[in-house]
Amino acid sequence: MRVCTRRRSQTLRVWLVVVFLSVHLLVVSLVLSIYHTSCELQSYNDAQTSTTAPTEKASTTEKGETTKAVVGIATKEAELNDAAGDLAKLEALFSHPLYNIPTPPVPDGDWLLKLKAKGKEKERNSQQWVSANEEGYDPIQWNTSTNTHPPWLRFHLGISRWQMYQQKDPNLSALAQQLASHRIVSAVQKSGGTQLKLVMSFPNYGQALFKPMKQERDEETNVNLYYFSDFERHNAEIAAFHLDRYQLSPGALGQLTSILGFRRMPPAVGRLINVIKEVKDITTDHKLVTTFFTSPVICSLSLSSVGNACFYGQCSYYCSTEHAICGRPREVEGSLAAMLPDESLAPRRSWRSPWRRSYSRSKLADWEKYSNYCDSVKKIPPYDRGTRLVDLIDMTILDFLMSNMDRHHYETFEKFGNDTFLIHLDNGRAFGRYSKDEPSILAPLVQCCRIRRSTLLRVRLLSLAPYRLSDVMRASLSQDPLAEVAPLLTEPHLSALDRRLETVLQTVHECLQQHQHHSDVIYDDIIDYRED
Ligand SMILES: Nc1ncnc2c1ncn2[C@@H]1O[C@H](COP(=O)(O)OP(=O)(O)OP(=O)(O)O)[C@@H](O)[C@H]1O
Ligand SMILES: [Mn+2]
Repeated sequence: MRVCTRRRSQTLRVWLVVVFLSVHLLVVSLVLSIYHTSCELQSYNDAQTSTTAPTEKASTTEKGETTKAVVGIATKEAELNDAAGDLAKLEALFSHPLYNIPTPPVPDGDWLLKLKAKGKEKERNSQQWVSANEEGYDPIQWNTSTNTHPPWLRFHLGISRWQMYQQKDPNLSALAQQLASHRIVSAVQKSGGTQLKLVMSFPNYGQALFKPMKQERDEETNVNLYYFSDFERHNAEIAAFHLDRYQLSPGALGQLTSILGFRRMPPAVGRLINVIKEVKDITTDHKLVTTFFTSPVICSLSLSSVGNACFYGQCSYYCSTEHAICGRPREVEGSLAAMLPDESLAPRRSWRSPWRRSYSRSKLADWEKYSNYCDSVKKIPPYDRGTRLVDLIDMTILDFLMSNMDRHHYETFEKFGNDTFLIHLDNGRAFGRYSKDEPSILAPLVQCCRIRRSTLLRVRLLSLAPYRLSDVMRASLSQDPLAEVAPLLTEPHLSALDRRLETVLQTVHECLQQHQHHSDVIYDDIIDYRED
């Protein structure tokens, strides 16, 4: 009888344990499902796998697992072959004579900056120029000799009248590597502009402009959002730089050449930033510190793990708790663009674009109202002579390809007056939409029917299968450090580039048909190179 009672109570205890465990599991799964949408537990690598290998998700049975593995290996192999093919295309593109047009040496007065040797007295006292030794920064070792200069200084000293850097500039690989990996010693908010961005400083006194990730790469801009309230995208800054130019690391290709061949943008690379260690802990920006918080997201089964680290800063658009920038849990993706020389050394002039959009919700801009608008622009300096108009049309083509509607202004270096390249700064609102093209961006080309020969030839080349724009951009972007996390541009964005390139060619074709002489449309800027 006693044995029987003991057995019954034992069974009861086992039952109780089972019931307790089931209830516990039920509660945990309920909590997790509630937090599923907001929890940023998913690592960046998981995100990449889930977008790049949909075939792997399909099978669940044991047999299916083997199929999955085989399919997975086959997919990986195919991807590797494709990647090798794309890289070969990129190499072929840059071996093409169009990307090797000899340029005359830069005259002395056409460099933006020149190091001036300090007085003999100073030199005798010290071989170093500046002996500042601020906390966290390296002692300055450079002097007038180029090989003592850090990459950022070489970049500054390499800016000339017609381009931001030379066609095959070996320094840019080093600069890109430093942007991507150098220790960050300071991070403060950048004033000017509408959305949050930080100026980050490195131990060798180099600086970069950081724009954080604000939305997922495959998210299209809401069609009802005005272009001036669209989010800035970190991947757009990086992809724009690649479109304007190419290549980060000293790999097989080793040298820098631009895809469109412009070289009018400061180098930008992707990087994962630890918002605590690389922003909050080191910033001297007290206002920025007050905007940090920990999100309530629950990311582990213990229910006790802390949430994601977030901040929102102070700016006129999207600097609020509703639009916080959050790590996962600490690291956030972002773009780092090399800072241009300080304006006190190299002042810049800001120009209002004649094709600026009407920033009014009810009024049309003049270029939208008058079909002969370009004729009047052509009469106004600086568009009445030199290359300003075709340079603006180059920028138009770049913007149309990446669907950037935000080019209200552009800048030039004051030193060079009107005869200089246009700096393609601020591309954060590009690559917002892939399913739709924005024909109005091409208005300057459509209305003026003018294009540089070198640009037209490159655009034509990029439309041919062996050099296809989407393939060379895919290959180029795969060199960026953030490509390890996820491709910088999704496939629909890459396809959109090809589609838009065709539109550019079609527009030029129509212009040529409308004009009696090709020279009315094509501005011949290539003396040594002719089409075969
Ligand atoms: N790489 C850089 N080096 C130096 N200054 C820069 C750099 N990039 C941008 N700037 C300057 O910072 C200012 C703000 O940058 P940016 O235009 O990217 O911000 P924004 O918030 O997108 O501005 P807006 O909202 O007006 O379009 C610009 O006026 C520009 O002069
Ligand atoms: Mn902007």
